[in-house]
Amino acid sequence: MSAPSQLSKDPHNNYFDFGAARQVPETHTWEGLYEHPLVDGGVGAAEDAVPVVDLRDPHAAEAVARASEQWGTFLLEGHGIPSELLARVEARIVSVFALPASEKMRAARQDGQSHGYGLPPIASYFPKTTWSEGYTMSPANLRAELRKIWPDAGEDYRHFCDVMEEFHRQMLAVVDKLTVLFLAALGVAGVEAGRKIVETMSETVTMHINWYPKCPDPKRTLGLATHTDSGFFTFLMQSHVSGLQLFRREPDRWVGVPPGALIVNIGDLFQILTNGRFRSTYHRAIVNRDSTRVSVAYHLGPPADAKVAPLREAVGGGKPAYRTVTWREYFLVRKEAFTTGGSALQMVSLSPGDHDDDGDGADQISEISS
Ligand SMILES: C=C1C[C@]23C[C@@]1(O)CC[C@H]2[C@@]12CCC[C@@](C)(C(=O)O1)[C@H]2[C@@H]3C(=O)O
Ligand SMILES: O=C(O)CCC(=O)C(=O)O
Ligand SMILES: [Fe+2]
Repeated sequence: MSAPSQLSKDPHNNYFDFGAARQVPETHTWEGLYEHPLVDGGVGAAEDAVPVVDLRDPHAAEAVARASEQWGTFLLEGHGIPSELLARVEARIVSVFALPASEKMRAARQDGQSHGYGLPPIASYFPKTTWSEGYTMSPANLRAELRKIWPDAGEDYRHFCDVMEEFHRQMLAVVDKLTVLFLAALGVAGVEAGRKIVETMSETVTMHINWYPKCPDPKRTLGLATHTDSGFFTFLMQSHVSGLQLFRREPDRWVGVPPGALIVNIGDLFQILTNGRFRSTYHRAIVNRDSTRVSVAYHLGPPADAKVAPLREAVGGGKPAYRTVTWREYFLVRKEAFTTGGSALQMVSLSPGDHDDDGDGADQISEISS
């Protein structure tokens, strides 16, 4: 392990050389990871099979509604993104993380910054470090951001930016289609409403790329800590190596998501917007001994200071279940939730306890609060 002292005093931000690690050190050892059984979400029993939505299906809106209510996650098919593009995205991501530490650390995320190379924001809420590296970037300032890594803007820089911008362009078309389905599922009328939402969300897109190196003792560590995404919804592209797990209740278990598909995760602000009808999902990433894994999370949400409240159509004749929040405010609530072992959604709930986010009265699942 090398910890170049000039780079950071934050233990979560020091460089750990995964390639040289022959074992998992104490800093990266997590307890209680296998308290709940693990089931296969691809070929498992019907109640464990992760729902699939095909955008070409004429009944896709109903499938979206069902999956968002019951799982908060689904596999998206018929999205039209060429697998060849996804392969190029993957190859370019691998090439960034393969750079020497000193080059990657030029883009290190600074305290409180939303963008940059290093562990994601939630990492700082945990006493242990995860077996991964990450890099958060927004398509809007991708080229400026990546100049920190490649100041000479050479070939690698151009290839990376070109492929990520192409991915972003194609993803926006998928966002458009899925937003129409979400609105139909919620009974929100009007093409105009949909267009406005998509326009606003497309300005705030954040891409977070994850790199999970091979691990000599994968059962002792975690790639990405258990969390819900906080925005409206996230698309997740994962390579052909599995690692994503969803937490499901009744009975408590981890469901392994089959590799290779585009995944959609409902986020906390969408749960608020839909008055609790669509649910965010706790998920985590594990690592493995034989293969390095990469993923790209494409996070969508409102502008940081836009007010998010339950939609009239979702509240109907009932009462709003959540108070109005902005994304910026919600980050602070979530930080407090992580430090107190509570649930951020409960903290913004207007009738706490009534509709706790996991449905069993317990605030958080084990390794979050340990
Ligand atoms: C838009 C965002 C969502 C995110 C925080 C961020 O500002 C940029 C990184 C995102 C990410 C990726 C890994 C998991 C996560 C919980 C984290 O710490 O950083 C998510 C954040 C989120 O959904 O809140
Ligand atoms: O790598 C994965 O499968 C999970 C990534 C994720 O959850 C995230 O970046 O928010
Ligand atoms: Fe996530």
